Amino acid sequence: MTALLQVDDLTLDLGDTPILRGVSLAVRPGEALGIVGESGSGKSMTLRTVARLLPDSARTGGAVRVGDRDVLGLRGRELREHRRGLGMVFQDPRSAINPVHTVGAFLVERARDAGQDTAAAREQALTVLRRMGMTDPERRMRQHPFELSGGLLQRVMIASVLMERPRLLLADEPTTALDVTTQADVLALTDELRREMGAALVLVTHDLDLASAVCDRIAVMYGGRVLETAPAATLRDDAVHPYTRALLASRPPLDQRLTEIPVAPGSPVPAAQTGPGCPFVDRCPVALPICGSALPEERLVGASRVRCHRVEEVA
Ligand SMILES: Nc1ncnc2c1ncn2[C@@H]1O[C@H](COP(=O)(O)OP(=O)(O)OP(=O)(O)O)[C@@H](O)[C@H]1O
Repeated sequence: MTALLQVDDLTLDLGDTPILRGVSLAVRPGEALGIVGESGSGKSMTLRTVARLLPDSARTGGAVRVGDRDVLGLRGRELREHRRGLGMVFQDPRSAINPVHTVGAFLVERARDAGQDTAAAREQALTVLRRMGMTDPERRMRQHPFELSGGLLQRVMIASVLMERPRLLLADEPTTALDVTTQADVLALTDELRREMGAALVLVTHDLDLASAVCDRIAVMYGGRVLETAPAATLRDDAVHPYTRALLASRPPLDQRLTEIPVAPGSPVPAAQTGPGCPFVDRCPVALPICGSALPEERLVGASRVRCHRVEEVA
């Protein structure tokens, strides 16, 4: 099937600083792709490039297509239409919701923007809130954002985005601010609803388990590059890249999920500090001299696409 989102050899520089290097991804209609990696690997910037929400100093190369739109070349009205067709959810719902209006007013206005009359918008808002696991949605609709917990407010945000029936949902750490059990609940409900609506999802998270729970495929990023892409189950059980394996091995126990635990000795490097070879070379337990001097080609190993010189030995 043709991809809904196709990213080919994307590069991004902010001023003189390289941020993304040769990122390629594809998402089919209705599919969920997780982008996973440590802080600074370029996950958010990849998502922001797809939405064209970049600082003025940004320079891009390669190609990003959503449907038949060439995203990197869009201007003016076409760019606004492109953004309107996307559903975007970020980590902090309080920054995206007007604090002076009630939850109901916020939701009804969003649905009216999408062309519904007030009564239908209200009905739909109640239905979607219920589906997002909220009890007594009538009462919630009368409340103001400050009266809701972070978890409830994020459910409201996600409901508002889904009510606009986007083809593509872009979610950047949407549940990171919530407690662990709420995270899994909110993501599972979001996933169920968006699948019914046929919306594709790109989920950015540092949490591999959370991504595997809802995503069909996962791309692992490091230093501005994608090092491995695989179906979620393959990645969990048969990860190939030494970085993916380090990520898997370092997963904290459930009750310590909110603590940062180092993945491998050393700390992650941004694209700006990587050399010509594999960005993971300095932390990789099986690196050879060639790993520092030449970028490995992407190779297909089983169901995984992997960039690693040692792919035969490690697979
Ligand atoms: N406005 C900016 N100007 C310059 N560099 C930036 C800017 N925003 C982000 N960066 C840099 O771009 C790189 C990629 O950042 P990005 O936010 O995409 O990482 P991430 O993988 O999403 O990590 P995190 O989980 O911490 O958000 C980082 O090195 C970051 O410091």
